[in-house]
Amino acid sequence: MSLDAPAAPAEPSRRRGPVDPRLWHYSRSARGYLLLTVALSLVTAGTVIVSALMIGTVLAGVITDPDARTPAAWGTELAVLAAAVAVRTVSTWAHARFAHRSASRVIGELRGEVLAAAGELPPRELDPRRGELATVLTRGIEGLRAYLTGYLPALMLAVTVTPLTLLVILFADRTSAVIIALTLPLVPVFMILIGLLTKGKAAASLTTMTALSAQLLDLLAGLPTLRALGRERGPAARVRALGDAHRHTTMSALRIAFLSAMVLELLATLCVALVAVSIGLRLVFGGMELRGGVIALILAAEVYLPLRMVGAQFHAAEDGMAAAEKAFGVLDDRDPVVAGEGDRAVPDGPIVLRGVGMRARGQWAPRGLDAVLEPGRVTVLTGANGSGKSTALHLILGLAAPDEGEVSVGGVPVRALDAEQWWREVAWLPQHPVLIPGTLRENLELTGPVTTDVDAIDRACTATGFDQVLADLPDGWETRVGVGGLGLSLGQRQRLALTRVLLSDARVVLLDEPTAHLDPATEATVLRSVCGLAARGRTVVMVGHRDTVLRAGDVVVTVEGTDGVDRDSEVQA
Ligand SMILES: Nc1ncnc2c1ncn2[C@@H]1O[C@H](COP(=O)(O)OP(=O)(O)OP(=O)(O)O)[C@@H](O)[C@H]1O
Repeated sequence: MSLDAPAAPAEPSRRRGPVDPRLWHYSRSARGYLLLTVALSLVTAGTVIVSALMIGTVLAGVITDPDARTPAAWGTELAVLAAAVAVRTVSTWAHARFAHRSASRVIGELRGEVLAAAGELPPRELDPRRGELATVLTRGIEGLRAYLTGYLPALMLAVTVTPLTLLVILFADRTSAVIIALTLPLVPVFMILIGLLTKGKAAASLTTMTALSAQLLDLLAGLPTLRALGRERGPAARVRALGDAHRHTTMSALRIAFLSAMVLELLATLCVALVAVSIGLRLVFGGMELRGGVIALILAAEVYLPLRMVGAQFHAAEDGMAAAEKAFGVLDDRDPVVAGEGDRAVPDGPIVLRGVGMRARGQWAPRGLDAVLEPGRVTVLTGANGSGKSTALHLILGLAAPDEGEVSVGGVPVRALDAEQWWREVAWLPQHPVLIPGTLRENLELTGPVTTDVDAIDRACTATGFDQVLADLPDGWETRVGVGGLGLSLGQRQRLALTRVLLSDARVVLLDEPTAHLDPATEATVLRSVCGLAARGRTVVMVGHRDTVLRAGDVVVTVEGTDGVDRDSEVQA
């Protein structure tokens, strides 16, 4: 990612109603949690109604009947009230407990699904989405916690407690029911207005956060170079501007959140007050029975409560759903890589590339590539920068599909192979080997268990020259490195990654410029080892430019691209 990459524009969010069905579709725990929330909301609705009925009965009885002013006279009602309060307390506690656990589970499940789906994206599609995915999978998706623990329960209470309590009010006091029925729609109408006002703000906030993280990482990584060039001020100003933009979006969303929560509170309070005044007046002028009035008054507050809660949780939930939308986007677009669609066993035999071509930004790289990669031989792919050598390796691996031609193994197209089996049979050294923060041993074992045979490990280290690196490190294999192998020189990183590949017993070995950062002596040792692999029957494919590498090859294939995509192929595509 370049240092001055512009922030991606905020995508317009597609609204799918208050509950996005994809959440239940992609997360099993979310389905269970939804059912539990509905059940507990019904329990809450039941206890709210029972409590109101009991309080209304006891209160009206105590006030109107002087003979019934002893606890003994209301034993049953008080016991039922105590039971209802106890059940409500337990269900609220259980819900809070399950909510947090389920939220962690749902977030974990989604994270795993999205990571798996991202792993299936072809390298060229994954590259531009890397930054966004990192933000979505870390900070972004955590926002779903507020959605699951606050917004969703409030929503379920709104669709259970609100209509059920309104129904009971209708039987207790019809006038109050009419007042509530007339004022209640004001709350959702008001919420829709707030939704329109804040539309796209959560998505915009996520976009600025993604851009900010990416630029900060770039700036930190490139700081020494920028400082040496006297250019550190430019990117720093850009990061500051992005930070300001993020603060601005967050603050404006928060302002609306606080304002809307306050107005919703006010609205609900006024509506309850309206019901209370009407009941009071009718009680004073003898137009109604006390029991019905008390029940309606108690339940009136409960009718509005879930809607007020929905309003209060709305904004926190929006942030989580904006991140979830991005995550669902990756899952919706899930399209298995080329290898992975089939289930055929990997046969023996050469890897054959027939007229293979791949489009790249209006050009072909490679184009019309023909090659037969035989076991027991080192095939060197060479060619100009950008001609498609690394792409050819991706096509052999089945990480991308060729736009023309076909790659096959022993006569079976890569597309038809069982991907897991194919990848077990291939060892790949990419141009930028993957090294993770941790010890050198953890990095050695990153791509799979390594032999316990110490002599074999020593031999591989000698073959790549990594033994000299280890000899200079007091902690040996337990030496810790940072992100991407930070703490080792480029050549040392390459030697470690090469050692990893040499220890693999895969029958196909793909090496992308394995000696690019090595000194001549180490290069010679590495090339000898590579030829040794072929001598033992492995299929070795090596990308390289230098004469030393070309001389190590039994076959040299020149990879060529073309400037411009011809019209015919555009039309066919
Ligand atoms: N993510 C991407 N999206 C679109 N095009 C890409 C992407 N990555 C690479 N390309 C293009 O694909 C073409 C082939 O790239 P590739 O890395 O295979 O070339 P190469 O021959 O290995 O180059 P080099 O010798 O510099 O390593 C190049 O023209 C490059 O611009």
